[in-house]
This record gives sequence, C-alpha cells and structure tokens, in this order.
Amino acid sequence: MAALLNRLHHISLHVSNVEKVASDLVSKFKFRLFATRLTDRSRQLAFRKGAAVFIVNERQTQSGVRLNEELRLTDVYPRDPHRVNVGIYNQDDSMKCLYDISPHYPLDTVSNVCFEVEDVDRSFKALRHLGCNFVVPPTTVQDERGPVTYSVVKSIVGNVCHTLIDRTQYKGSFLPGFYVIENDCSLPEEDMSCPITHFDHITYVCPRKATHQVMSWYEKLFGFQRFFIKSNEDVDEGFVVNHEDVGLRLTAMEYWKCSKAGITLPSVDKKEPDCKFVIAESLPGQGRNQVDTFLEQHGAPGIQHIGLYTNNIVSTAHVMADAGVQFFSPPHAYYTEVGKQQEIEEAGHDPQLLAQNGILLDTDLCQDPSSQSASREKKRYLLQVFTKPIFAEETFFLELIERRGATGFGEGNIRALWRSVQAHMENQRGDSQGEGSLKIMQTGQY
Ligand SMILES: O=C(O)C(=O)Cc1ccc(O)cc1
Ligand SMILES: [Fe+2]
Repeated sequence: MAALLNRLHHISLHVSNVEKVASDLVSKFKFRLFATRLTDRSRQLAFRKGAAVFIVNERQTQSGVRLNEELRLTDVYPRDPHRVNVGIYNQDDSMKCLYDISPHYPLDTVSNVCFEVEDVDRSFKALRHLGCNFVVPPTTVQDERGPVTYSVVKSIVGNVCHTLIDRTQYKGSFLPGFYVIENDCSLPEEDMSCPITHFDHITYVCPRKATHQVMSWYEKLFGFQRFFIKSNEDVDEGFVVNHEDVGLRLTAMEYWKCSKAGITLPSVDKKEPDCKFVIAESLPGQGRNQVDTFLEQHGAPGIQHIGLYTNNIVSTAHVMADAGVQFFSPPHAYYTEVGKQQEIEEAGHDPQLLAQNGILLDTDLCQDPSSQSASREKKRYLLQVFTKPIFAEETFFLELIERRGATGFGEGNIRALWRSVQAHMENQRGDSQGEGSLKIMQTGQY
C-alpha cells in the first residue's frame, strides 16, 4: 500500500549563503519572507508566493561550523518574541534542521520536497514495509497551537528526500518552531504584477536509463501516475526530443488527485493545483548539455529546476527582469521568423513583448470534437521562460510557466532552451579560457 499524499507543502533548499538566496527570493523573485526559525545552531527561513513555499536552510560544513559566521541574519530579520517562552526551542536547539535533515552536501542544492499526508505513522509503516529508507522516524513537534508529526524518507533520486507531514491537528498558520511574521504590518502588499500561484512541476535529472526505476519507485510508494506529455508518447520511451543538437528523454508523473486504487480522496481539495514531476535524462551522442552538466556539477541526480506557475508570464518576467533576474533568451531570429511570429500573434501575444524577456511559446494541436471548424482541431498554448542558474554551479534554475490549455511540455520550447543554454555555456568557456582545468578540478571532487 502506497503512502497517501494530500498535497505538496513546501520545497527545501540547503545553501551556504542564506542571505544571498533570501535576498534573491525577495527582491528578484518577489517571494515574501513569512516565517523564520533562528536558533543558535540553525537558520531556516520560509518564503511564500501564492501557494508556492520554499524553506531556505543554512547549509553547514562537516564540522558543523557555519560557512558565513560573520553574517548575522538575526540583525536583519525580526527576532522571535516566543523564543524564550516556547518550550520547543529548548528541545530543538539540538536539531539543526527541523522538518528535514542537515544533509552536509558539499554544494548548494534543492533536496527536499515535503508532502502533507493523512497519517505519518501509517505512511512510515507502509513505506518501511516496502523497503524505504527513513532518515527521520515519526517525530512530533508542538507549541501552544498544537502538534505536527513528520518523518523524512530518502527518495530513489540522488540526494532528494521527502518529508511527510501531518499538520491537521495544528492550529497555527505554518509549523511549530517557526516564528510567523506574515501578519506583520510592515510587510509590503502582495505584488500582483507577478501573479505566481503555485509550483507547476519539479524536474529531476537522472542518469541514462534510470527513468523506469525512478518512475516505478514513485508509483509503488507514493501512488504517482504516469502523465503523458504528448498524446502520442510511447509508454516505454517517454517523450523523446532528438533533433540535431538536442537529445533529451522526458517522462512525467502526477499525483494526489487519486489514491492508488483510483479513488478520489475525500479530504483533498479538488481545486488545489497539483504539481507534476518530470524525469529528464540525456540521450547519448551529443555535446555539452544542460542535463549532463547538472550531473557533473551537482555530483548526483537531483532537482534540476522548478516551474513556477504564473497567470501572466509577460508581466511576471518583466518585473523580475527589472529586479535583476537573468533569463535565457533565444536568438532574436526566433521571434522574427515568419511562422513563429504568426503563431505568437494567433495566440494573442506581441512577439516584441515576448522577445524582451526571452519568453518562449509553443502551440499544441489537439482534437476537439465539439469544434465547429472543419479540422476539429483546437490550439492550446504553453508559454515558458527559464532563468540562468541560481547557485554558483550550473545546477539549479527556476522557470516561469503559463498554460493556456496546454498540459504537457513543448518540444519547440525545449529545443530553444537547450540551444540558448549551449550558447551560454560556450560563451562562458570562451570567457574563462585557461580556467577550464581549475573548474574541472574543483567540481571533480564531488
Ligand atoms: O520544458 C520543461 O519545462 C521541462 O521541465 C522539460 C525539461 C527538462 C530538462 C531540461 O534540461 C529542459 C527541459
Ligand atoms: Fe520545466
């Protein structure tokens, strides 16, 4: 019996420079810092934009010494007034990372996707019975607003873990141990020019031929279901983009609307947006590319990017670019090519506006039996734009995505992204001639 997931609760990052990532999330990506957990041994900051929640954890070195000891977050962010009053602090000062493990990973990484479950003990027993490796057994944390129980399980993908959490008995707005500052009137109003609503998808990078194993693991243990990116996708092959310089295999899964038996869970809010999981592996016989570079630099399979859903990608990308977010842009010819220009205009967009921030558009034709037109084809659109890597290494990045009917991923967009990344990597190599061997030595140790 698989664990029954209700919804995605948050995604955790482990970084050495919390200030830098916190400041980027707030000033560039327009997330709001809404809760903090600042103890003598740990700093955890929670950020929200719509239903998308990131917890940024301070990464520690092997010896447990902070990497940025000279920087004091407590001077920048409000102190927790409950700190001395709430019993939890006495207990959990020894726990460096609450609701997660302290991974001692040698570089910045996004490594925990936390799901809300109905019953942590039951999930723990069911998953352990199926052979899962737990790194934190069921643990209860409480403050005056009630208890929360959680447990952390290692996934089959590289350094990725999943925290399973039950907060149904908790009356507070977030999690015990965190000081919630959301209601602080000094916080700015939610920025409606960046209408990000939720996490649309999480993309894993895996080694070649590992996709099936990953998929089976998530199907068996969490009841995930295969999601076809294209209607004509081959069950075994997945969605293969194999075109000149692009060689990528994508397979997608979704969860939570249904239990394993296909029964809709009564306690799940059906209107809650779900988050897909995409598994990407590279195909052999190509040059440097985004997927192999991730594996090389991250040192293990893991989370390569997260798609943030927005209701208005043009405005969101514009505001973020103005605030300093760097997006990949395809060559300008992408927008002036006759076919593409027409496609963009047909979708009701202005090629100039999309070009300004590198927004890509793909059209998906699907059969529509209710259509009056002779062809019975309906057009669905997908708009995406990808940021440059967020950390020092060429590993993790973010994506903005707006769906106008399209549910999968666009081959045209993927090809355009792949080429922009290749051009960027070649440029960087050109800029750092002579430093190449040093870079390999530095990343090679991981
Ligand atoms: O198109 C998307 O948003 C995907 O998530 C698919 C994808 C996966 C891996 C890549 O390196 C590029 C694109
Ligand atoms: Fe994506």
